[in-house]
Amino acid sequence: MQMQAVDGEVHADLTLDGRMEGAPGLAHGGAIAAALDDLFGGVLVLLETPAVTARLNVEYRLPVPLHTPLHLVARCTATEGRKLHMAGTMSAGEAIVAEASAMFVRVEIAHFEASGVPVPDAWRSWGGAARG
Ligand SMILES: CCCCCCCCCCCC(=O)SCCNC(=O)CCNC(=O)[C@H](O)C(C)(C)COP(=O)(O)OP(=O)(O)OC[C@H]1O[C@@H](n2cnc3c(N)ncnc32)[C@H](O)[C@@H]1OP(=O)(O)O
Repeated sequence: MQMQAVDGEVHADLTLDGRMEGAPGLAHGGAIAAALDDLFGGVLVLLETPAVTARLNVEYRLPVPLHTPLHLVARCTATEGRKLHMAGTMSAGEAIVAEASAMFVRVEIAHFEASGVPVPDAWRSWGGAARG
């Protein structure tokens, strides 16, 4: 999912296809949650802060049709020590189809390196959990 930073928010456009189908013709709720969680990951890049999702809440307002352009927006609403509070929406046209809030917790880069897969070099210059 391609993201753009605009005035402290992260925006993305997305069209879900049959791979993300739940009920016939409609997006699976897990795909909607994953897209919003991924967008919150984009907010971390904006903040230059490595963190992970500790809690994710999604309110499904309307069924989300497949093959329909969706617009997503997310931002960090507050920080509290290592905790980052996020809010985001998914819209189809003028209608908000889903809203999400999340709590991320700042971690050190070592949290990701533990997987054994190298992290992008840029991440190393960013402050980790100790920054909170
Ligand atoms: C550079 C950019 C790159 C960008 C980086 C891009 C990364 C992509 C990430 C994309 C999003 C994901 O998919 S992330 C993948 C899914 N999530 C995960 O795998 C996370 C798994 N969970 C964990 O690793 C851990 O539980 C942590 C790191 C979240 C917390 O463990 P910890 O580090 O030991 O910290 P801990 O002391 O337990 O918690 C710190 C504070 O947060 C609170 N807290 C912790 N978990 C919760 C929770 N679920 N609900 C409420 N509160 C919680 C604690 O009460 C405490 O509050 P207080 O006592 O201080 O008040």
